[in-house]
Parts: sequence; structure tokens; C-alpha cells
Amino acid sequence: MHENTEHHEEHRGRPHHMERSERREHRKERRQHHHEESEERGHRHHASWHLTDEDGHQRRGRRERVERGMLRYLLLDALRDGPKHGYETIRWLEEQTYGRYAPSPGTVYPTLQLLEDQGLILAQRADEKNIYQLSEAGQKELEAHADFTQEFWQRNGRPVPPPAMQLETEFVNEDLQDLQRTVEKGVSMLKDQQSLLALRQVLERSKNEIRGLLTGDTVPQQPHPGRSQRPGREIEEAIARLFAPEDDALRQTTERAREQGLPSIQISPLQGKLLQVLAKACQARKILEIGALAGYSGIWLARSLPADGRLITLEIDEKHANVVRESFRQAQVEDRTEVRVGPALETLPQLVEEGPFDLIFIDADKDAYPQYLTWAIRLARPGSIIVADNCVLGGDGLGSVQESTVNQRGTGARAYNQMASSDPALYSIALPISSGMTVAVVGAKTEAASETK
Ligand SMILES: C[S@@+](CC[C@H](N)C(=O)[O-])C[C@H]1O[C@@H](n2cnc3c(N)ncnc32)[C@H](O)[C@@H]1O
Repeated sequence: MHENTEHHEEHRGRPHHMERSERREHRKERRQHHHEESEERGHRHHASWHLTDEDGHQRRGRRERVERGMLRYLLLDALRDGPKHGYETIRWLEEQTYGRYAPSPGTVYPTLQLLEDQGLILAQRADEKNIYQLSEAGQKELEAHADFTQEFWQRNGRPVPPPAMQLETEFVNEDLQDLQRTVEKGVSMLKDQQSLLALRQVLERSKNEIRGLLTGDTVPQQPHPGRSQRPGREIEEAIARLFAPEDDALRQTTERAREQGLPSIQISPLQGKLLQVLAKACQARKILEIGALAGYSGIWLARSLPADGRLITLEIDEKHANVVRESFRQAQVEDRTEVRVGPALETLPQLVEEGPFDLIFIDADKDAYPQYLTWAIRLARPGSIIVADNCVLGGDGLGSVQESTVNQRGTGARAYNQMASSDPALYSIALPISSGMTVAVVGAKTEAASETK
């Protein structure tokens, strides 16, 4: 299936004989034409998007919407692969999209009829069924509109990544969109041809590097499970070996998370030990965590507590919460831990009576980070420590909040760091450990700082 996909990518490519500007113009015209055409038909096709996981269970995903104007090209594509019955075109599309797209017969048969009426496909009756094949006109039509389907195949013509890679794959897609926004914005801001040339050179270098990585010519440097490049990873690992070795319970927690299909986004052992050191420094007896996942960081935190200490960890996902409880049980810290299920912003107000907390660890949805910080200050005492993970993000978490119009990645972290560095109630620093942790010590609270938005 891979070779097939590659073949299609090549075939679907832009007409090579054209100059770049001509190709762009050509593409623009085609899009316009395609748009008008699909509006004329006034149809949008909705197909359910379902995936079969490794255990053979069907999961529903987002719906793949395909305009009928587009379906005709996908059907022509199916027939380029060889003559087929109507039903076989459906199966072919389902197979080529790895189960993401299977149009209904009610949409496919009328479209095949239309294509036949237009002379783009030929029908032959055999065994009381029509076998369709691409006509010469159909072949030309398909080639002339190759770029219509290109985006569809880019999105759907690749295998669905295994659960452990889905998150990273999403990050890659986000990064691509970020890059596009940044370049588009940059192009409109650049004043001279020289700068544009420099920009193109950067893009060219990146493309070459990516190609090298994909073909295996370049060895990936310091790959890591987080979002941003992490220089000095070997050093981190060496420190972890010395200061923060994992035991069976911690290793099993990571394993359990993987088995249950949870994303691999827990903190590193080094971060776990840092949390423990900070908990010891403020003599923590009560710890609050926002974002539990499978309980990995929770175990590190719980182990820093005295026997009568308490860790409350907040988790939105019931399935994650069950894994966390199991992890805590296995690590024998269930006596001092509790998982509270629900959106953290709803649970936090219920904790006012149970505070103050000596250490608060924030590691959940990034957009809400500024609100979590406000709540953390409210639930803290002077001398409490507030730690937030994923705050540096290779630099994306630093800088001004306004940058978010260019680069949306790191928006929550940027706002968080701005608050943490300027709030008079806090004494803070961001550390470049893993994807960055911002550590703040709560000082004497001011009225303004303890108000909750
Ligand atoms: C990065 S993971 C936490 C990793 C964990 N601290 C560790 O290092 O082992 C983030 C977790 O926050 C949870 N989460 C996301 N949004 C949330 C919300 N609004 N309230 C509570 N939990 C949330 C997610 O379900 C996920 O399990």
C-alpha cells in the first residue's frame, strides 16, 4: 500500500513543466473553478470516519467531509488504479485512506452515473453489474485536476499512527500550521528582496534536512517524547541515573499508560526528583496536582510526603483517573493520595476549605495555565511552591503574549510566564528542564494577587 501511495503522490504532483508562478496561478484558477463547480452542485458529502484499532475495535473519529465535486475526482482516482464495480471503488477508497473515508453507495452510484454521462468513465455490464473504467477523457480530466485531490491524500493517504505516536503526529501537524502562519506573516512584513531570499534559503535548508531525515540519510538528533528540541538530553539522563533512578513502580506506570493507550507525556525522572526536592524544601504535607495522566508525577510527589501527608490530583478523564488509582495502589501510596475527576477549573473552587497547599504542580491543558496560576496563588500559603510544566517549549513559551498571533504554540505558557515573572506575590524562574518548568515561590500575598479571576 505504501508504494501505491507514493505512486499517487507523484502522480498527483503539480505539472512539472510549468514555472512556479505559473503553477500557482494554475492552482488558484483550478481552486476557483472547483469551488464554483461544487457550489453549483450544492452538495457536501458527509462520511463517517472510523478506525479499527489493533484489537479490532472500531472507534469513531472526526468526520471526513468531502464535497461531491471532490468525490468525482476520488472515484476517477480509484478507476485509474484499474476497472472496478461501484462497490469496489468504495472499498478501494476505504483501504487507501486506512479506514478514514468510505463514501455511501447512495452518493457513489449517482456520481458514477454522472461521470459516465460526461464520458469520463465507461461502463461495461458483466454478471448483472456495471464495471467502470477510466476513459481517455477521464484520464485527462484527472491529470488536469491533480492538485484538487492532493490535499485530501496528504491528509488521508497515510496510515493512522499507532496510539503512542498520535500525539507527536498532532504536534507535527500543529508545527506545520505554525510554520505556515509564521512564514506568511513574515513575508508580508519583510521589506526587501534580500530578506525574502534569506527566508527562502532557510526554508530550503529545512526541507533538505527533513528529506534527509525521511530517507534515513540524516540521523535524528536527540529525539525526545516532548514537543521541543532538548539539547543536553544525555546530560539529563546521566543526572537522572545518579540522582533519580526509576524503580519498578515508576517503570510499570509508564508501561501501564502505554498499554492503556494513554499518551506518553509524563514528566521525566529528573523532573520528578526536582519536584521532590522542592517538596522537601517547603516541607510539603499537602500537595495539589492539576493533570494526573497515569499517576507518574503523582508517585514522585506522593513519595516526598510524610506518612500523614496528602496529595490531591485533579484529572478530567475518568479513564486516566482509573489508571492513576491503579498506579498509586501498585506504588503503595494510595493511603496518602486521592484523584478527583472533573475539569480542574470546576474542582479548584471546592478546594479552598482543604488548603492551603504547600506545593502545587500544574500540568494540564495549557490554555488554562494563567487561570490555574491564579487559583494556585489563592490555594497557597506564603512559602508554598508552584511549579508548572511545559513552560519553555524550545522558546515558544517565552516572549510576549502578543506573539500568539504569529505562533499559537506556547500561548498559554507565555501568558503564564508573564504572570509568574511579574506578579509581586511570586518569586519565579523558568528552568530549561525537559520542555521547561516554571518554579515560583509564593511570597507575602497582596490583595490583588490572591483575587481569583
Ligand atoms: C501532561 S498530562 C499530565 C502528566 C502527569 N502530570 C505526569 O507527568 O505523569 C495532562 C493531563 O491533564 C488532564 N487534563 C487536561 N485538561 C484538564 C482539565 N481541564 N482538568 C483536569 N485535567 C485535565 C489530561 O487528561 C491529562 O491526563
